[in-house]
Amino acid sequence: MVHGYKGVKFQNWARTYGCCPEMYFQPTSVEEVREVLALARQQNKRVKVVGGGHSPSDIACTDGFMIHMGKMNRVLKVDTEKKQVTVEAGILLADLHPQLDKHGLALSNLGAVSDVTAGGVIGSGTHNTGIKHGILATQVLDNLDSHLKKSEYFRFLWFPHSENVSVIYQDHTNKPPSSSANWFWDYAIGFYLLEFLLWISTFLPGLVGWINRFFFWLLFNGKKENCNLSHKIFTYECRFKQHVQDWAIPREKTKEALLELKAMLEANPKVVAHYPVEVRFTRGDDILLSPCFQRDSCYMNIIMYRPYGKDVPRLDYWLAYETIMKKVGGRPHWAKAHNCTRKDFEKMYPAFQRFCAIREKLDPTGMFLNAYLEKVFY
Ligand SMILES: Cc1cc2nc3c(=O)[nH]c(=O)nc-3n(C[C@H](O)[C@H](O)[C@H](O)COP(=O)(O)OP(=O)(O)OC[C@H]3O[C@@H](n4cnc5c(N)ncnc54)[C@H](O)[C@@H]3O)c2cc1C
Ligand SMILES: O=C1O[C@H]([C@@H](O)CO)C(O)=C1O
Repeated sequence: MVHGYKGVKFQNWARTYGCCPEMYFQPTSVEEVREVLALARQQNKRVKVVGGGHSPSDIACTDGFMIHMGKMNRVLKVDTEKKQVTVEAGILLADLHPQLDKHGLALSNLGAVSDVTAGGVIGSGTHNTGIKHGILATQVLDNLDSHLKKSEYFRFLWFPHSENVSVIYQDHTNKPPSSSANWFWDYAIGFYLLEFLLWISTFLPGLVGWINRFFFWLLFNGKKENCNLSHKIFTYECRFKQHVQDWAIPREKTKEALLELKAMLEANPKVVAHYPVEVRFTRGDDILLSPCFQRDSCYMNIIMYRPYGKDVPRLDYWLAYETIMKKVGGRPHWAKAHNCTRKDFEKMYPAFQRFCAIREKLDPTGMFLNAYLEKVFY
């Protein structure tokens, strides 16, 4: 019988959400997962799986049984002909990349970090950018269309409280690896000085606009080129602990939404917003609860850092952003904190009722629910 632990305290990566599961299990096989589920049924306990614990919300939290998939992380099969691999759901993408490299394979798209698991990125609809690419579960502005045509993995960063935008094109290349990485600029300035100045700004919020403009000028105002293996290009330094929201809106609403967010900040000078607003694009899909269900989408990711773990006021920004996102028909990222309830999701997802029927058939007693999912489904 797989061993269960009491007294484990779970915290997500950003240390913004946590829980104390009644029992914590680390199964090493499907058989052991079955044993945990049988025990949960017998004791009428709820079960929640956790992968890399990176979700910036309480989606992986539970007071019932927590199953951590870290020990089910093997590559089971590699088919180089079909360019397909079979892995256990608990494998970290960071561990998968080198195993794919060995076979000349790579994931066709990737979120910003790889310390996430295969099960986790599929479980929350993780995405990156590339209008021809779907969310990982499927594999602005003026001239937006020309940018989207010009680069397979186009995204841009808007610096709130400014007119500044940093444009990023990522495409296949045969050029040899090269890098513009520089510890001084990327870390001393782009991480440590930024964290210190953002901490100062928690006492002087008016500084945030200046910080955004100063760091754009210092770090984002010139052309940089990096060539490397895809997983080293897709992922990037996400710096220190943070709150994020990331809604998918119809692609054609990108300009309208961004200009409304900008106008809201200009009309409310007391509302400060850390940089960047990260704008990415994904192909529509047919996955019933994918935020990109049946429409090419734009993900607009807003962030508020927690310098030295200090929470900064973000409610006004968060609520104004959600109002704009709902107005343009947006759908929140499942992994990230939002205030939506079943009523909202029934409007957002044409197939929501259909999904609920399937979920209720597969989990009639609600064993796989938690506080987060109760808000979604009840
Ligand atoms: C620094 C940082 C950068 C990020 N960058 C991006 C990005 O660029 N794009 C993006 O879309 N998201 C991004 N995210 C969000 C992240 O991709 C998602 O939160 C993803 O779900 C994290 O995977 P995980 O393995 O940590 O999952 P967890 O947070 O552990 O779990 C997420 C959900 O998946 C379920 N789950 C996990 N494993 C399994 C399994 N084996 N079987 C069934 N269900 C499972 C959990 O129950 C939970 O509901 C980022 C997060 C952080 C902290
Ligand atoms: O959750 C996320 O974090 C990063 C970025 O916000 C910087 O951390 C990203 O691209 C996400 O989707």
